[in-house]
Amino acid sequence: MSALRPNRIAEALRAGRPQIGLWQALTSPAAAEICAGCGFDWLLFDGEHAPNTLQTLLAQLQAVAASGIESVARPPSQDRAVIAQYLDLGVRTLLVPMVESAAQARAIVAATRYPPVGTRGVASSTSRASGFGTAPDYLARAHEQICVILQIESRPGLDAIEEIAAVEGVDALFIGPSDLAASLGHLGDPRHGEVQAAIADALRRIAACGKPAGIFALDPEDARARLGQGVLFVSVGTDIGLLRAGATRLLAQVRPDAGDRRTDAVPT
Ligand SMILES: O=C(O)C(=O)C[C@H](O)[C@@H](O)CO
Repeated sequence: MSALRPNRIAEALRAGRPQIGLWQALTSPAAAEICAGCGFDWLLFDGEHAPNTLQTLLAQLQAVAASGIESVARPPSQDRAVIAQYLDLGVRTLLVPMVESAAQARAIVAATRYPPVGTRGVASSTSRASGFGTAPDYLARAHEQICVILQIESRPGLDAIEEIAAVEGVDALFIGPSDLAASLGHLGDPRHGEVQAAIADALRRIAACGKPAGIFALDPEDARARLGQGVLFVSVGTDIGLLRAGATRLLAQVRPDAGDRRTDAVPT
């Protein structure tokens, strides 16, 4: 149950402390509860590319609540109403996809704030976020615990980094290598030299704006490299990738000719 307490991700990013997390795409409360006990700083529940509903998102939030881990959620779009539903469920850190302008960034931040400064609908007495009405000052202080991380994952997004970073209420910018590769003409090849050069330039510019950066790392080596470059919010893998790799490795240990039938190039 979410009530008012400091957002450790936001605090850590402001203090320059790395935050390492795991991507949850199985939509499984049990998988989330298991991963929540593994020592990550955060788990992300993906509403864009995983078949999450509000009910499955709620079940995963509830499954990890006792662990104290910070939950991050990615809505399927920048839609104001969906962002409000996520926040009412108790999501306190949002990763919002495909941001390409300051105007979009302002609208997203506004969707996380109540009027008069924002556009978030008011339902504090029935929302899990307010402890179902038990946090009397929720309306006045909700914004203090909400962390807004915006995804830069297209050429227009790259072009708008400085204007997006300058928007008040934006806590970090997060690079999405897969979509960025597609936007740059290298669909399925986030390791392409042009994509990697664009990512390096984007990280440099985000740092120059004084904003924390995040990224979806392609593998543990990439994650270590990004952390070494000062990227603070790093996704180091996915629940699906872990399950597939672990199952494949286990079978190969028992049936040596099993081989690895994996078809994708990027084990995310
Ligand atoms: O573009 C990206 O890369 C991301 O935003 C992360 C992916 O969407 C994630 O689902 C892993 O494929």
